[in-house]
Amino acid sequence: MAEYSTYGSVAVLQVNNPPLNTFTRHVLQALVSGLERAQRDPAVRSIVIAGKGPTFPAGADLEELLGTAAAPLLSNLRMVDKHVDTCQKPIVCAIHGTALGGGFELALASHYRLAVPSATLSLPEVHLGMLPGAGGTQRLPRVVGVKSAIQLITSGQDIKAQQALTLGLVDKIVQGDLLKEAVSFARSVEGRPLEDRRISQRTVPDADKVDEVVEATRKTILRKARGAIAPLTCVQAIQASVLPFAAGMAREADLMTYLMTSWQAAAQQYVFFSEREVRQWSHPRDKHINFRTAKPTVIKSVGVVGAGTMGAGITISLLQAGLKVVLLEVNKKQLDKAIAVIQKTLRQKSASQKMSQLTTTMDYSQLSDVDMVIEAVFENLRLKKEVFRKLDVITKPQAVLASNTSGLDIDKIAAATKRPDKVVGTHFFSPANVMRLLENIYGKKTSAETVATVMQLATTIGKVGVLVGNCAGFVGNRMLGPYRSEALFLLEEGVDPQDVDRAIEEFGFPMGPFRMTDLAGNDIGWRRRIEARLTTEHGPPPDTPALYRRGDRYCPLPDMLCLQGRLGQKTGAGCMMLQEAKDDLTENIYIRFRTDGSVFDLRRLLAHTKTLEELILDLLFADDCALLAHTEAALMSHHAPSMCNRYDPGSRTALPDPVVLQMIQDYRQEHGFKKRTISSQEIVERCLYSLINEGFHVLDEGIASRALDIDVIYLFGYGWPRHTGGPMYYVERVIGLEKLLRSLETYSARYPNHSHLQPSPLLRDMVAKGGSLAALGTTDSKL
Ligand SMILES: CCCCCCCC/C=C\C=C\CC(=O)SCCNC(=O)CCNC(=O)[C@H](O)C(C)(C)COP(=O)(O)OP(=O)(O)OC[C@H]1O[C@@H](n2cnc3c(N)ncnc32)[C@H](O)[C@@H]1OP(=O)(O)O
Repeated sequence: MAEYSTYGSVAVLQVNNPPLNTFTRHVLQALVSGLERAQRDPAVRSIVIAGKGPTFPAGADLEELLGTAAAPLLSNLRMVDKHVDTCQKPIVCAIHGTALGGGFELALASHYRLAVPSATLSLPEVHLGMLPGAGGTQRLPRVVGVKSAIQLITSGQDIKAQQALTLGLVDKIVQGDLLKEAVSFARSVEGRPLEDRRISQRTVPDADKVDEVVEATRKTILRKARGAIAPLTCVQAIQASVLPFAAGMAREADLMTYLMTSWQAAAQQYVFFSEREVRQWSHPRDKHINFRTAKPTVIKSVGVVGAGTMGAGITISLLQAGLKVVLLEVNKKQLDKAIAVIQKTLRQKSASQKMSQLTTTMDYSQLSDVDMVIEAVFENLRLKKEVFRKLDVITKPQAVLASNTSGLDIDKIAAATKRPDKVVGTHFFSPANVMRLLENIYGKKTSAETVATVMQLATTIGKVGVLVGNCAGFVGNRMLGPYRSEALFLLEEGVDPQDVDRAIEEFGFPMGPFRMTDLAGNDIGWRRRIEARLTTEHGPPPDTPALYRRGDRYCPLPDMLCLQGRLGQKTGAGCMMLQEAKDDLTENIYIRFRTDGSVFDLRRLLAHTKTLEELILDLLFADDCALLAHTEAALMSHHAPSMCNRYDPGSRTALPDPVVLQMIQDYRQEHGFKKRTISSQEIVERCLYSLINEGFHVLDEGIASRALDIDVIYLFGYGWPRHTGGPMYYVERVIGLEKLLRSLETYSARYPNHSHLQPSPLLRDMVAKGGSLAALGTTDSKL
């Protein structure tokens, strides 16, 4: 647990708890014993604490911290703290790997810190719904000041060794043998006074400005937190660092207790483990085929077909992971554009050497030798089948053929080949080099080896791979359908688009459904509905009731917007200025980006792009979400028309658009809807409960094997607020299945023709029998 050895006058305590040397109560007990022994031994004049194996301790063991062992763990923590803080012999921490959470706090409590150049330090507790409760909120500000401490603790960001040195968090970067250097360093500081080495004895450098700093950051933190309580609680604890140390520690302990017992901390820790658990997949048709038994094919080279936004993003992800890529695009202009985007992004990441791993081509025969192909052409079944037919002939027989479809039938695509066992879906999310989710879809004939290969690929390229079954929209987009429908039905009944968005954003989503549609383009769904024959390019199909399709309630408002040329921001034909925008379509439309002041001819660019999403990325390829958001804001403010909202220049605030509101008003009148006041609670319940209800169907049909798979999909692909744990966790642990059922019953009685509000049989069954979603996953009852 903590190995004790001596090198002359130096006692070395090496934490040994593989794989990450996390602190269990036993590890902490061993540390206390080691410290006592070193203190007692007159021959020992200094102490080194290090981690054995790959890392310095990566923090508290979360399973213990959350379970029944929490009390002894925390009591042992206090003992370690007391021993370290009062120790009369210098303690030197030798840091390599990841010194996280409690690990970093132990280092801060010690007298000296050495680190190797590759070491990373951080206080990531905020991501787990907690605060650095082992003195981190009191010691860090005493070194870096309140302002930086707030930034570091509320973001939980990594601090690289060099930055830590600059901030004064480590005393020396060690190039050679860390342990040897630490022993010799410890020897060199023996006998020196320790009082000024104790961070606890220092004062906070910007103590006089604490209120000012807190006030200045509060708004940003609140906005970013989107309902999470941990970030602001961290700030409260940091604020107490200007008090005498003992008082600050007492405040930290109180706030830590508050967070640790909150449902949000439990939810965020569930997210942490679920992100890892999805790797432990089982094949729903045969549970004996799973991550343990199936062997992945080794993938060293990948062909990517289609160099649009998705193809370029996928290529970047693959290159960043060190894979060889052959990027194929039949349109030369598009290919050149993609190359520029890839180059730019890799350069920003200081990874230009990875470009040497890229081959670009317009010739299919160049794919003859790759281990795998990911097809990322336009979302059209006929086109995809054609591509797969070609790939089947050209690629080597053992190559895996994957489709980046967002909802088309994998079996139909596989049927175009003579190797359906090697065909699989790999649904990336845009921007593909940023978004962490990879929804992997197995078809009827996909082999275990192929499934294992794409699940392994996700890990290789740093994504969270989730295995799901084949159905229209798979898991993520299928569940989004009822959510969108219900949002539209709410418009019919009297809510404005902004009210729906506000309610959903207040729940914690980064964007409500209408702002999202504004961004993504209204025509994507329209094309899908045309293909599904729910509507036509000229209006509702003949002899079809306006508000019904195949017996189901249907809201034609988005189709009406498309028919009027309002495809969203990308056409410039938004709701705000219909006539003007329509006229503009015959002219060139120019937009100026705030990001770099450049001016683009939107109409010319639209000839090459299909969606606004693509347009944004094509214009200013964003390699991180902040930049993407910035670009989006620039687009919104400089090219204001959109589907449902308007945006004042320079602002991201969506404002009601009188033209759209009038249009909805006329629609209500025409169809006899009576406007009524609808609460935010009803908006959230109807939108989210219908989405979650679809999740129960997905589980019932075995499309997702476990509730946690659905949660991870929504957390990593759709912006579901992390502090709520994901849709299925939230409804079970926070709302309660019984309450969900009763709400759905109430709503479906009121709206008998909204089929997605009819409670799923699985939900009914679970409530009747007292079953739980977590048990559904662990017992593999659906497999
Ligand atoms: C005066 C000072 C006294 C000091 C004493 C302090 C005592 C502490 C008491 C209270 C303090 C509480 C605050 C905390 O410390 S909270 C924990 C903070 N630490 C973290 O948040 C780290 C979380 N882990 C990671 O970020 C990553 O795991 C990382 C360390 C970066 C390694 O990543 P990677 O190499 O990709 O490995 P995996 O993530 O796959 O992890 C491997 C397996 O280990 C499991 N794991 C990881 N971290 C923990 C943990 N903290 N507790 C329990 N288990 C953990 C992970 O689930 C993987 O398991 P499996 O392979 O089964 O999936």
